[in-house]
Amino acid sequence: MIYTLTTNPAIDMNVNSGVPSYTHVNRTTDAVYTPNGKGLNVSFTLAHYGVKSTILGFFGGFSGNYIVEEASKMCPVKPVWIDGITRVNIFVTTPEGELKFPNAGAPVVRSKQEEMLELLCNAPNLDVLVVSGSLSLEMDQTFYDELFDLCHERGAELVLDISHKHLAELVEKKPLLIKPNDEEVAEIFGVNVHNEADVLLALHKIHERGAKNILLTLGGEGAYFFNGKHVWRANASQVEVLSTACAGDSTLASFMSIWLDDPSDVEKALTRAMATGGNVAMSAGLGDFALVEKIAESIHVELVE
Ligand SMILES: Nc1ncnc2c1ncn2[C@@H]1O[C@H](COP(=O)(O)OP(=O)(O)OP(=O)(O)O)[C@@H](O)[C@H]1O
Ligand SMILES: O=P(O)(O)OC[C@@]1(O)O[C@H](CO)[C@@H](O)[C@@H]1O
Repeated sequence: MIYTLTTNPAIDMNVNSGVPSYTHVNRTTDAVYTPNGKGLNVSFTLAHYGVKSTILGFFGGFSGNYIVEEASKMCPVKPVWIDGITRVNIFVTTPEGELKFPNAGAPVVRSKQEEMLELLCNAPNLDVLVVSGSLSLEMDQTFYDELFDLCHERGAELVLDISHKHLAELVEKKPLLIKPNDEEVAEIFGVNVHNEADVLLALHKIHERGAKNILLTLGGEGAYFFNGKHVWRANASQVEVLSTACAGDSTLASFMSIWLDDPSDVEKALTRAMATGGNVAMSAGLGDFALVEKIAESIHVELVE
């Protein structure tokens, strides 16, 4: 069984605005509210592709209740309830691009972190744990180490999609898969990715440090996958972008929906990943995945080395 853990869930509020002004009231339109957080997005996308997973996370207040209620319609949810209010993150689409305002989130005190570790210790059939997103207030980076220890003890694999600096050390614990983007590769691993030679350098460096597999996404420039033997490259689709929020999570999940079952079919997994990410970038939140098949026709996957 796959479990996803969102350490800092959120309701995402997507709105449209004119060019933002500091001197006038910025009236927004077309508000879309969705129950989110990176791991939840992974679970929702897996569910879309018929792969079961259980959602874990810290939730609080009216917003936490809303997320758990909505998410439970799609996947089993095992919440750890916290004091405080789960954050609402704001994404504003403007004629000049997208403004993203993620909030810090409600504090998760140590006793609640321990409750989550206990929950995971007893989680039935823990095969893969996907850990995604930021740490909310009061959480120390050592929580990630505790998750690794627990997974190693239980013989489970870990997938990481985090922006935390500690990822540089965590890869030494040999995660099954990590999904950085170009910004994270630069900030965490010190490789600025400007061209394919930089990409290859980064992939080999991260693999040598311990990550077993790496899915490196580059927004509108597509993605690379390295399994320690071969590197594949995929183009991104040409789509009309509304909001790229959630694109990375859906890309990771749609890739996993094929690759976890059949690690040899990277071409199919990357094609689905790029098509899904592209369709999500056209939508507020995850959208309905309706155009994935069509977009997939424009995706090309090549073996680089
Ligand atoms: N502008 C775009 N045009 C087409 N596809 C895109 C665009 N931006 C993102 N995507 C798709 O989504 C995938 C993931 O995007 P990206 O690299 O921005 O992930 P990310 O930084 O983790 O995103 P986020 O944290 O916002 O979910 C890309 O590989 C691509 O398939
Ligand atoms: O603050 P984090 O946890 O890094 O990111 C949270 C978040 O921006 O990520 C998702 C998109 O990837 C959104 O649903 C959510 O609001």
